[in-house]
Formats: sequence, C-alpha cells, structure tokens
Amino acid sequence: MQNINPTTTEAWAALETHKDAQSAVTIQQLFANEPNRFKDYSLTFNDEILVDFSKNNITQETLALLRQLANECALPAAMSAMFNGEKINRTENRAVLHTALRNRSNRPVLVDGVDVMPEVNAVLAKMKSFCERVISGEWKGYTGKAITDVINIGIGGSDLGPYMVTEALRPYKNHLTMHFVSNVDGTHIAETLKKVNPETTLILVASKTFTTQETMTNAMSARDWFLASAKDEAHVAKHFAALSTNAAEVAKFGIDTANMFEFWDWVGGRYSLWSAIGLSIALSIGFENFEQLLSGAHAMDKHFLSTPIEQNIPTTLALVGLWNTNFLGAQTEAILPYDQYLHRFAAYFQQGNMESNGKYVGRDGEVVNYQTGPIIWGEPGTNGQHAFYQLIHQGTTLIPCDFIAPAQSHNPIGDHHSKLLSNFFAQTEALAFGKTKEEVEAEFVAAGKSLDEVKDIVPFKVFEGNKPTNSILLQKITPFSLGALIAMYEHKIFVQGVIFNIYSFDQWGVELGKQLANRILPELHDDQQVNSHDSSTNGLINQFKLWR
Ligand SMILES: O=P(O)(O)OC[C@H]1O[C@@H](O)[C@H](O)[C@@H](O)[C@@H]1O
Repeated sequence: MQNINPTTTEAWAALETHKDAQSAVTIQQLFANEPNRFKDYSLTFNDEILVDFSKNNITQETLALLRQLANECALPAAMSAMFNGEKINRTENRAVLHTALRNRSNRPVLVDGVDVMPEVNAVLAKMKSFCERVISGEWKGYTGKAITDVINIGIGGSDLGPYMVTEALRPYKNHLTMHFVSNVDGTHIAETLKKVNPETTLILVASKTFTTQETMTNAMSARDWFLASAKDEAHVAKHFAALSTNAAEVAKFGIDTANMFEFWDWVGGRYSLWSAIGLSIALSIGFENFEQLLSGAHAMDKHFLSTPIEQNIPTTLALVGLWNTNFLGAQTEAILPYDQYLHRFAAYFQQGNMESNGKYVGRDGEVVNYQTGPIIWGEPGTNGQHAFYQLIHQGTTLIPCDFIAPAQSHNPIGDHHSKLLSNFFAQTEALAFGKTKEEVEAEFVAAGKSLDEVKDIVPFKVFEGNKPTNSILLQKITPFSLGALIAMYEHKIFVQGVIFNIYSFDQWGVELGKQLANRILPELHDDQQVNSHDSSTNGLINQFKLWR
C-alpha cells in the first residue's frame, strides 16, 4: 500500500476551499436547488438495498473532489492489494483476506504463492457436516441425548459478529438455543450455565489466538462445570469444539483437534464471522443459510471491486463519511437500525470501525494531522428517539446518522411496521429540514395563541435542520442481504482507512491495558498494601483490598 498523507493531495486542498462555500449552504437549500436530488444521490444494490445519501451537505462538485481524493490516495491499487492477498497489514506482516472466506467463485487467492481456497473450502465442508449432525440430533452428548443448547464463548471479534448475526437472523433459526458468553465477569458464564443442561449443551470456544484471558477463563469454568456432571474427561470431546488459528493451544486446553475448526492469521478478529468463527451462526440458522450470508457478502465484494467509483456504494459512503468528519467537523457517526433483530448491529460496527480506524499514527509512522475513524454508536429505532435523539436534533454536536430499515418485516403484526417505518422516514426528514421560527409561530397561531403570548417559548421549539443522514432501505433482512450489508460497511471502513493512510487491520491500542492488567493481577492475590503505581491506582487497589 502506498504511503500518501491525504492532506498533501490536490483534492484535499480543493476540498478545504470548497468546504467554505459549501458550509454556507444548507441541505434544505440543496433540495430546493436540485429537483432530482434523490435520484442523483442514491444507489441501489441488487434491487434489494437502496442507499440514499441525498440528505447530506454535498453537491456533485463535493463528490467529484472526494473521488479525486480517493484516486490520489491510490484507492484502486489498495483494493487490488487487499483482494489479492498482499500483506497490507504491515505491522503484523499479514494479508487481509476475509473476502477469500466468502469467495463463492473460488477464484484462486494466493498468500505467499499458495492458493488459500482449498483450505477455506475444506473448513466450510467440515462445518457443514458438523452442523448437519448437531442440528439433526445425530450428534449425541455423553448420555446419548441430542444437543439442545450451544454456548459460544469468545470476546471481541469472536463474539460480536456471531452474536449480532444470530440475532439479526432469528427468523431463520432452528430449534437450537444459542447463548453467548464474553465478559470475564463471572456473572456472565454463571447466569448462562444456570439455563442449560450439561448433557445437551455444546460449547464452542471461539478465539483466534486461543490465549485471550476472558475467553480462556470462561472456557475453563465451563469445562469445570461440565466435568462436575460428566466426571470423565473423555466426554469433553462430545461437548467442546474450538474455533481458532492456534492448534497447539487448542490441544493444550484438552479439546480434541478433530473438533477444531481452523482459520488463519489473514483473518482479522473483527472480520472473522465469515470464517469458522461463524460456526454458531451456521448452527443456529443451518449451513445453507450461512452460505447465503457468504453469498451476499461476495456479491457486495464483486460490486465493490468492479463498480465505477461514481456508483460504488461502499466507496461513496466512505467518502461522504470522510467529508462529514474531516470537513464539516463531525467526530462521530450513529448507526440506527429500525429493526429489532438488528439490535447488536451498531455494537458490531463499533468494534469494526473503531478498532480498525481508531489510529493516530499514519502509514509513514508520523502522527496524523487530520481526523481518522469516528466514534460509532447507536441503538435500534424507535428506542433511540425516546432517549438520545434530542441531542441529534437540537444539540451542539454534529452527528451524521445512518438509518437502516427493512421494507418487509418478519413479524407483520397489525400496523406495527408502518408505524416503525413512518418514524424512520420522519426522522431523516426532520433532521434535514427542521422547523423554522415562522413554522413554530404559525402552529401556535393555528392553535389559537397570540405571538406575544408564545414569544418566550418559540426559540426552544425551533429545529435548525441541516443534519446529515444516510437512509439504507433493504427489501427484507435475509441471510443474503445481511451478508451484503455487513460487507458494505466493512468496505466503507477499508476505503476510509486507505485515505486516512493508516493501518486498519492491526489493533495495538488494546495491548497496554492487557499488559498492565497482567501486572496487577498477581498484586490482587494477597492483602498487602500496594505502592508500585501512581497514587490513584495504588489508592483504588488498596481500597478494593479493604472492601473485598
Ligand atoms: O479471538 P481472540 O484471539 O480471542 O481475540 C478476541 C479479541 O481480542 C481483542 O484483544 C482484540 O482487540 C480483538 O480484535 C479480538 O477480536
């Protein structure tokens, strides 16, 4: 990957100038000026995902400059470097090939000259046969009973993706009850184990490294719980499987490597739901639906690779997002799904985006002089409306939002879905167009009030509008469309990372906390006063020791 500081490009300089003119114009005015704005600023994927980015403060000139920026930052070369297995994760010396995991065309993908597709397909075949045996009941627990419950023990990328997708695709789920344990807080595993029977529970230990403290601690506790009933270690093989890249650690833990589903160091944790880490998804919705998820992502990969930049959905979303953060001053983006099944979608991309692009050192090793990844957060609508939308509408911080909704509900009860979607449409309209002082006054007058009577209250009821949003309307949330939607966001993050000139696929920023926790852990084993830290940390540890 090339090393280009985006602020040194001609496009960046032109965007700085353009920003001054553009900031003087509102989204309301842009709609007034451009009657075809919706048509001109929306794109459709596969006739099932519509992405409307018209309610942003952008013009065709903005988009042209942003595209020029992408080209000056060598985006096309970076795309082929990723898809072709170059070691673009330089700080870990690894290729980045989650796209190979869903490469349904089976086009050879070489890493160090070796095609990875045969291995990818072999693991998929192993997952398929395992899923079939567990779902059909052919796979028996140690007392001869079929599996009823599956616990995925993992954290970060080994938890968020599988949990988000199994929740999102609940309408497709079978009789298996899924549980996800991530937190090292003993409450998480304890409360989960209360709900299940060791005779009929399958435990998936999901960890790329198989050394993550939280996961290994939870896995050991689950093993103790299991053996307290099963007594014989030989029974572990019927109830534990490992999803990992680390065969040696899996064997050390005591899981039969025949029950290990492998993946590779070129799969980043937060991009791993397409790998063996997705086994809980495949168990929950069946292997064919899992393949549909892969196919949807693959279709988005093809769109991303082969569609010109003007119609390229992930690239467009990345460029508009970058405009909002680096030129209009936003520091955050909210993801707001109007679909209860997508209730973990924002949490998933919180890791996806913030762990990928939360970097302050550029590929040149220097501290960057622009904004990199935004703060990502969100909750499902309409819950968010009754909680934090106040600040989005009338606060002092600019919060660009992605609104996501399916046209068809899996639960078409009464008029719930029309009500839900009326809120989805209303919110982006309100955010873009707001309500003027004159409109507020007219409402009061219509209600029989005099302007003098209401003049003190009017300012509080005015909405400035001009708040940027994207609307992402899906025909329906299916395994295929969800796969495409996830891949769309993954590539958005990739494009931004390329332009930010950062390494999007490492995560050194999570290491210091782990290192210090490992240093502190032995200090908590006795009641001795601690004085090896700063006064705050010493004080907190010592109070903990007094109170525990
Ligand atoms: O899958 P593993 O190796 O247990 O790692 C889990 C998580 O560990 C965290 O430390 C990383 O920041 C995440 O990226 C990762 O997903």
